[in-house]
Amino acid sequence: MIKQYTYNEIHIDDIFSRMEEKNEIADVVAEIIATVRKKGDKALREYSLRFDGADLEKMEVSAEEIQEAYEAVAKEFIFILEEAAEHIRGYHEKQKRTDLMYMPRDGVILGQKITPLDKVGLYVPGGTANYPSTVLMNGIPAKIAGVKEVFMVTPAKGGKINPEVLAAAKIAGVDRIFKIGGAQAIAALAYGTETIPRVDKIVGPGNAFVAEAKKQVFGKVSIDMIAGPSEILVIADGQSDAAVVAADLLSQAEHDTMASAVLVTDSKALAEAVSACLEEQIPLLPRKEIARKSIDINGKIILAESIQEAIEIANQIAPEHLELCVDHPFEYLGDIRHAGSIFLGRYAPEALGDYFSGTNHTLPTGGSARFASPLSVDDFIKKSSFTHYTKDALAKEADKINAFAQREGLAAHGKSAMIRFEREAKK
Ligand SMILES: NC(=O)c1ccc[n+]([C@@H]2O[C@H](COP(=O)([O-])OP(=O)(O)OC[C@H]3O[C@@H](n4cnc5c(N)ncnc54)[C@H](O)[C@@H]3O)[C@@H](O)[C@H]2O)c1
Ligand SMILES: N[C@H](CO)Cc1c[nH]c[nH+]1
Ligand SMILES: [Zn+2]
Repeated sequence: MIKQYTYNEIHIDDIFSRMEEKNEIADVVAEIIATVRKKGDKALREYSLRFDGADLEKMEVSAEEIQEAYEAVAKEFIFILEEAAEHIRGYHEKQKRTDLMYMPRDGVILGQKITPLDKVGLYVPGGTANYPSTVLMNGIPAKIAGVKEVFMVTPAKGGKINPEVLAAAKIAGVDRIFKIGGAQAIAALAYGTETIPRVDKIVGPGNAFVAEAKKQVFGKVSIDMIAGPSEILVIADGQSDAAVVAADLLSQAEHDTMASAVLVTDSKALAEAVSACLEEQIPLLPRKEIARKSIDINGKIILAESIQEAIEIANQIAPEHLELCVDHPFEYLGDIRHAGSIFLGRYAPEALGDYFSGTNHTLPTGGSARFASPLSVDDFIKKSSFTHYTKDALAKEADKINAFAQREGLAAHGKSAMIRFEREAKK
């Protein structure tokens, strides 16, 4: 049964109490990473057999296998994948940045140059479910950013990757695909093996082993974020349909026993009705055991005095997904400060963002929406600044650079600004 609280009773930190570190996982992962570094492909083969039942002779998926998979997927689903890809491309195209250049003072040019990353690794989870949507969400922004080589890794249960995942990779434009998952795949992308190329950045969600491995290789490579279990927070007023709100909560609860679904409402009647609807709907779900556990462990209903107070609560929780089921939702948008992705109005279920609207579904979790953003084209680029001075412009500022350098006791810095003029004076 979902638990009910008032704002005074709720401890915001309890919402994410599940995020505590698990030392056993850290130790297992450290061992896997060290073994992959030492034994390369041999370790990857051993772990794939142990964890995925995959006896891999070849780790890379061939172009023929990809084409076969694409043709094996029902045409209707290929059309849906292509339409989703088009929406995701449309949204992410708008995120593209351009170089900037300007003249702040006479003879001075300053600028910022954008360069896509050279090599990126996409982790696509494949332990308990298949995620073609995650392939599109990670692959498309990378390609829009201009990443030259996009590699994908995913566990191949019994040696085979789900055809829909391969079809999505073809649509997203992934360059090479490897049948490796878990912490061993992250280690391989970070350090390289005989078969798997070392990359500059690893992106994509995964289970606790994958998340821990990303944490441990960070520094050697860049990573996007540590995505934890899915979360949804629905703010709903008394006019909301309880069955709809319950269905939206369950859309994320079904992901994982550790997923969290929270309703914040100013209506006691809605709270009671949603509670009852959850009990009706859970037994009907194919993943009812997962959803049941998730609701029992992390499901909560919080009673607020008003929708404005509900927004204050949501800002403190900083959920991955926030639904605002009220009339005139745009009136509240400015007040929402901390949420990964915001769904506005009575006809914007969170599942739109998971699959089809075009926004990205790789989002900050565990309260990290306070400081982090959804995966975007920005994750696949880097910036360099540039500077040009004419002789006259340097002449005007060299003394001041020298004075600054003297204060810091760094004489060579000062000299480098002055020397050009000293040499010319001697001529
Ligand atoms: N945030 C998002 O955008 C998003 C999208 C899709 C999925 N997800 C989440 O990703 C997760 C996927 O998890 P999954 O398990 O299905 O797939 P996964 O691919 O992340 O993990 C499977 C791998 O875990 C490793 N593993 C399993 N048990 C192990 C053990 N005892 N010791 C060492 N390694 C072990 C194996 O190598 C296996 O290949 C779920 O939590 C799901 O909710 C998140
Ligand atoms: N809701 C997940 C992120 O929390 C993403 C996803 C993939 N497929 C369905 N949903
Ligand atoms: Zn989802």
